[in-house]
Amino acid sequence: MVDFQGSLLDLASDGRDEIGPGGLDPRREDLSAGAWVDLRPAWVHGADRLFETLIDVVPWRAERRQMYDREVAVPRLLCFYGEADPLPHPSLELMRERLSAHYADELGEPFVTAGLCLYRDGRDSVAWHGDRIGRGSTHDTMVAIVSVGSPRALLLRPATGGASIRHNLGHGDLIVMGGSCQRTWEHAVPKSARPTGPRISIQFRPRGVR
Ligand SMILES: O=C(O)CCC(=O)C(=O)O
Ligand SMILES: [Fe+2]
Repeated sequence: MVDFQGSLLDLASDGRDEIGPGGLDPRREDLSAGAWVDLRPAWVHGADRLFETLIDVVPWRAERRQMYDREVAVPRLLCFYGEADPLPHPSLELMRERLSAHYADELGEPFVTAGLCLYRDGRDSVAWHGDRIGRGSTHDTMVAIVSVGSPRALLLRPATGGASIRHNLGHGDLIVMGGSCQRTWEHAVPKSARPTGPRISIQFRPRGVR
């Protein structure tokens, strides 16, 4: 019954033509050491159509990185939109505005950049890291991530070691990593051995955070 209602709601929001974010009333999960995550499942309606559009219109790029003495392919496709760049879909501008408004007092500055990642299948991944370029290494900040397409696990673990926690993200789900999360915790999207469809993650960050 709950599932049936859920799918009716989905149809209702998909019946409206617009793709975009809904109300922002996230549930906060406190982690250790002043880190937290805010969760808002199914924040974006029309997530499947947004996925189809982004797949087509974003100029996805493969990147290579130096690993010791050899160059290896980064296992996902990327596209970064700086603060002056037009975003690839108007709903992303709206998401960024809503996030900036909701977190204005707590963050003290707006979200400005949008980094997009495409995980083509279960072999694509991102290794354990914190977003520590810029002030994320020294100060509290926020990174807001919207996921569309197939769900993938986002894992979080304390930087000093310890058990990881898992959030399965897809279909318009929002997670915001905040407080000290980028320097006291690490996150990763592990490879999956199961048949896994593509996922796009959209990360909104304040100036200088990467
Ligand atoms: O795909 C995600 O949700 C995480 C991506 C990420 O951690 C990053 O690009 O820094
Ligand atoms: Fe990250």
